[in-house]
Amino acid sequence: MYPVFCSKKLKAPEHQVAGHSAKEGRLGPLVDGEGRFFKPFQHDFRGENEARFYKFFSSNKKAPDHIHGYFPAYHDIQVVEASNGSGKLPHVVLEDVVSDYLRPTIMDTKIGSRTWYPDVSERYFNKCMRKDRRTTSVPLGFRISGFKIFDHQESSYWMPDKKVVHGYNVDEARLAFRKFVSSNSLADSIPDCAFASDVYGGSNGILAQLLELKAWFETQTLYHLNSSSVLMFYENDESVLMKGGDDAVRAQVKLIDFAHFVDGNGVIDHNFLGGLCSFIKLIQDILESSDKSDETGTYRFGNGH
Ligand SMILES: Nc1ncnc2c1ncn2[C@@H]1O[C@H](COP(=O)(O)OP(=O)(O)OP(=O)(O)O)[C@@H](O)[C@H]1O
Ligand SMILES: O=P(O)(O)O[C@@H]1[C@H](O)[C@H](O)[C@@H](OP(=O)(O)O)[C@H](OP(=O)(O)O)[C@H]1O
Repeated sequence: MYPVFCSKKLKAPEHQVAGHSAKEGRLGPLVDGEGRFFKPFQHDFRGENEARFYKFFSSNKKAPDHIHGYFPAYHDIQVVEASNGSGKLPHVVLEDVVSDYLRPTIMDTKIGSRTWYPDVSERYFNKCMRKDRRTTSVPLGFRISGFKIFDHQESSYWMPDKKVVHGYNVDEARLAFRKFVSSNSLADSIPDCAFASDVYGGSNGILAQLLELKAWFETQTLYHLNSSSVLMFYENDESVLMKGGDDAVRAQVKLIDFAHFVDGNGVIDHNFLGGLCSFIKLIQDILESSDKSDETGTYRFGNGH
């Protein structure tokens, strides 16, 4: 049995960019406003499986401490009122990773060229194959699930519709990664990549973090993370950006969504590793082309744009 937790304070997260949402009476995650994220058990085996992942992983000494830091902290399972009014339901209680950001700019990217895995039902296999082929999962090894960017020119968030994002081709996905670190994301079709070096570059930036994760995935055989995501985010509040530098933007990578994880059984997770390498290459290309633009004073597209 799981502990029952009563709170009227739980509400739908303000900064969720993908996945099942608690809005409009549906079943989705909730936050307590004090740094905790409550993810409801999903149907079939998924909720149980994700809870199993967090239980194993949070106490797994075989994964080094710095790798644990790339996952939301796990705060057990609690039974709370589900967001869809269906009554009490177990929720995995996690650290709300964006709770202390003023204006987080966030992207959720599903990693792997395939989201299915051995022994799934034929129905699930077909559903995954269809999505993997229709999106950038097959050609790029990942697909963007959703993102939101704080646009300084408009003083508001820009969050493209889920259907639009899921329809991105390879070039559009690459462009989204450039917009993600630009100050002119909405107004201009040519992103300025103004924040690329602070967010993607530097010793604490997204690239450095991804490289550390890659080094672990090159050897870890504990878990296969099917259909899991890289969540990347940074502080995009003007007062913080004025200070400049990678410390101010607090760019972070977290791995999330383990409803479909399976035990690694001594085998490297090639599917996740391959997707991660492709993700890293895209970030490196952006950094390289924005370095060139710094030299010339103008921003230039890489990758044939
Ligand atoms: N620990 C967390 N802290 C803050 N936000 C989070 C956290 N985990 C997830 N999110 C937000 O919730 C979204 C959905 O998360 P997640 O992928 O775990 O849900 P899901 O419903 O299983 O998704 P899917 O339907 O794609 O499988 C993420 O894109 C992110 O915006
Ligand atoms: O990317 P989208 O369009 O938001 O679609 C969701 C996404 O593919 C999830 O991975 C999937 O969960 P599973 O991988 O666990 O099936 C979910 O299925 P669901 O709605 O059947 O839970 C989809 O709705």
